[in-house]
Amino acid sequence: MAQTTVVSAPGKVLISGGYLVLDPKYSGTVVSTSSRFYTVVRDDISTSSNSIRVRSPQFLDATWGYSVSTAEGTVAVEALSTKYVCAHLEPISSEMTSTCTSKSNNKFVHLALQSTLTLAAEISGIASVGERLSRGLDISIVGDNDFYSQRETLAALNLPRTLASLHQIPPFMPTKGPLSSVHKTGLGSSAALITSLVSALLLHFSSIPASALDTPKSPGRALAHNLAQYVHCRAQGKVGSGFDVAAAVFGSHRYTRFNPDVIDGLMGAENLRSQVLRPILSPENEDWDHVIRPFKLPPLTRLMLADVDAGSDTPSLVGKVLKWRNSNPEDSLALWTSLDKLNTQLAATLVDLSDLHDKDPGSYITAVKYIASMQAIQAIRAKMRDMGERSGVPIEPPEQTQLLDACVALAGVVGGGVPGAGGYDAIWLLVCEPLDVAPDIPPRERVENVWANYTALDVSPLSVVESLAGGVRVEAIDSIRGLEEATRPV
Ligand SMILES: Nc1ncnc2c1ncn2[C@@H]1O[C@H](COP(=O)(O)OP(=O)(O)OP(=O)(O)O)[C@@H](O)[C@H]1O
Ligand SMILES: C[C@@](O)(CCOP(=O)(O)O)CC(=O)O
Repeated sequence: MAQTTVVSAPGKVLISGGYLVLDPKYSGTVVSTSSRFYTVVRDDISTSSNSIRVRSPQFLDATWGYSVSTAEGTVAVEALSTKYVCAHLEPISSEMTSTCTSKSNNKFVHLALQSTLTLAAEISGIASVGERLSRGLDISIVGDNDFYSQRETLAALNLPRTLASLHQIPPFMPTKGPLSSVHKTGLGSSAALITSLVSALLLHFSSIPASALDTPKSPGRALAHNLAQYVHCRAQGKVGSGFDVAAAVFGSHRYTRFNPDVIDGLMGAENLRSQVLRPILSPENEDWDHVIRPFKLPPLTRLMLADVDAGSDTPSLVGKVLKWRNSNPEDSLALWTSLDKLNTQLAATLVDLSDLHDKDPGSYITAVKYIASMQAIQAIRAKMRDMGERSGVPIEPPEQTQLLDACVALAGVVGGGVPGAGGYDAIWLLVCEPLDVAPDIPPRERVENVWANYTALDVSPLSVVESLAGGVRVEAIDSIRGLEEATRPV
């Protein structure tokens, strides 16, 4: 019987621990977002047997075709030619003629398919994979609007850059351009994409139990994590800390990275067909020594994110900071030690606030009205600026400092900073959401007013908030507004 598997995974915001989290001696605090990536896997006879069509309908020319061979007892996923994709697989909607120039391949998608089907064959047998593929697969991938700047859409709708305006934009809005030219907002699109894709495939091929993603911890979720980390690192050609994939899999948490040696043997392998993945990626492999500790933002606070239209190249920033660290061991150790202490203090304070709410909601609600700017957040900003100045990297450049200071000065703004590697990409704020603030203006509205009228930088809000829904999960396609329509095969 034809089967459809739908899986989503959240984006991420690293609110503290940027750079330090690359070293397993330190931890970072990552918040998973309400904005999610969705993968829909459909048995689809319109694609020929043993072929897979992958579509990203939010982009032009974003259809990729793959043939799968299991003839030699191993799985081989080959990218089909652009010509074949355009002639046989590119969905051409009735009102448009084909201008198909689909790129012949998508490295991230290709590697996810090859690795997951190889693992599926190791777990369930090559015959099982072949049987599942006998009808062909149609895979569609969409991301919530916040992953991509909506500035142009708001302008076209003549709407102001406010949270209310963002809610007027239809879900899964087409970007009207190719993937290569989209303006991302830094929520970890590739990590969320890879996590939802490999998890959906593991479920579709029955490599993990259907219930594997029903609980925050399970061997199936752990396997999906390890596989997603490997695929993401290999596709990116580098091993970052992995906090973004960990947030996509587990949701908000305090993260300590895994030792990159665990996938060392896989990263350089030329012949992906002959790889034996299961022993290395198995959740029973204790070399996966990452640590996931519970964390969530306190009740009656709200994460607010702004997309600052300047953009930064994270790998370049990371390279410069690590070069400074290696060239200044004593200086950097002192700074990282003090920064880590503040990072840990911030996380502990936020967790304590959640515990306070659980113990005495009434008192907590009153307290929220009077929370002063949490000094640790400000001190962390100062240390991150210091690290940037010492390493010659614009971690919190003056323009971002000016914007953040303008926001933190507002009543009800607990604090904020530059997420992750920093730079000019974005800022985050933690804002009180008191139940009743009349006759005052709610803090969220104060921030929106500053952002809407800010001229020194081009600041646009994202609608995203923290998600307490946890990490990757199975979805019912009809329960997600617009998903069935956005991913329906043309
Ligand atoms: N919506 C999508 N559909 C298909 N492939 C995608 C999509 N988004 C990203 N990819 C794949 O992932 C690769 C890396 O994407 P991207 O540069 O957005 O990752 P990223 O740096 O993690 O993004 P972010 O800045 O949001 O964290 C792209 O080159 C493409 O191959
Ligand atoms: C700088 C770093 O610690 C965080 C990067 O975060 P972001 O991609 O800027 O959100 C790199 C990493 O952890 O992989």
